[in-house]
Amino acid sequence: MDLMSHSSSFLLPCIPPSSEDKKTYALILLNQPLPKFTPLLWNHAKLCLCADGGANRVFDEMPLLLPQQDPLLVRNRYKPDVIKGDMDSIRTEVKDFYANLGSQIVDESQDQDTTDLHKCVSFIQDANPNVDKSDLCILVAGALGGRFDHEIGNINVLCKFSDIRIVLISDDCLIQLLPRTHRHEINILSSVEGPHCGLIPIATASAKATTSGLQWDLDDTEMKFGGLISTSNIVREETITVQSDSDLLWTISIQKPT
Ligand SMILES: Nc1ncnc2c1ncn2[C@@H]1O[C@H](COP(=O)(O)OP(=O)(O)OP(=O)(O)O)[C@@H](O)[C@H]1O
Ligand SMILES: Cc1ncc(C[n+]2csc(CCO)c2C)c(N)n1
Repeated sequence: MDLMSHSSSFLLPCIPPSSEDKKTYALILLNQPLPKFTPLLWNHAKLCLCADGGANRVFDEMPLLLPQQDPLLVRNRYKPDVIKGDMDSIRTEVKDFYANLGSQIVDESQDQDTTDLHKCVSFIQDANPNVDKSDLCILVAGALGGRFDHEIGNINVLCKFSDIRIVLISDDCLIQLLPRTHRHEINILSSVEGPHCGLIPIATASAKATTSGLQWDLDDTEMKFGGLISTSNIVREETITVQSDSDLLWTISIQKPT
């Protein structure tokens, strides 16, 4: 079984130039308060998309995250490449502002069966046919901490696109899928993430998993809702390994800036 390596180096101001971290990042901004480190994520991303009302957040909140700078200059600099969704939340002045700056506006109001996040992930997939999927990593800002139906819809996108690396990010934590098709090695950047973490079975009745590097490791241990799931676990080593017979969600806390 192949090994898949993970590192949250996108949370660092400069991504170390080691070959492991040579990923092509894309950023999707959702209609939720922007995490404080959004400018940093944006600087790492080759492509920035707003999911519908996410454009209002960029327009309203990016200047607040960079209070020393002129709001208009900030708005001009942090221009989304694409705004896509069913366009029922973006304000007209915001749509006009970014359309005038050259953002591509993709109105998919006819599709009321997939979420705006799903529509944005599809766009990135279609826009990068030549990028090896293992080199692509989609960062999703504002995916957690809001309406529960939206949060679960956002996690469902991880399951729908299980062959693409997608990381859901809030100010407090990140979540990603660990597909059962691979063994996983998670390199912990202890200056920016942890120690609290969790491993949660998803889209399965139960999962048997084996881990190393955690305070409460699993040893071919069964996890299921209604039984044991690994919440409030603690990272103990720099490298965590995970293997499971079913897909798992990995979540780890993000440290607050001091
Ligand atoms: N409260 C929230 N919590 C988590 N994610 C959210 C929340 N609100 C929006 N999102 C995410 O941002 C995307 C765009 O949000 P937007 O409000 O434009 O969607 P929407 O389709 O108008 O939602 P709805 O009509 O259900 O309110 C959503 O697809 C979802 O992924
Ligand atoms: C069974 C079922 N439940 C809810 C919706 C509604 N819905 C799901 S995604 C979406 C678009 C949001 O931008 C909307 C309106 C549906 N179509 N089918």
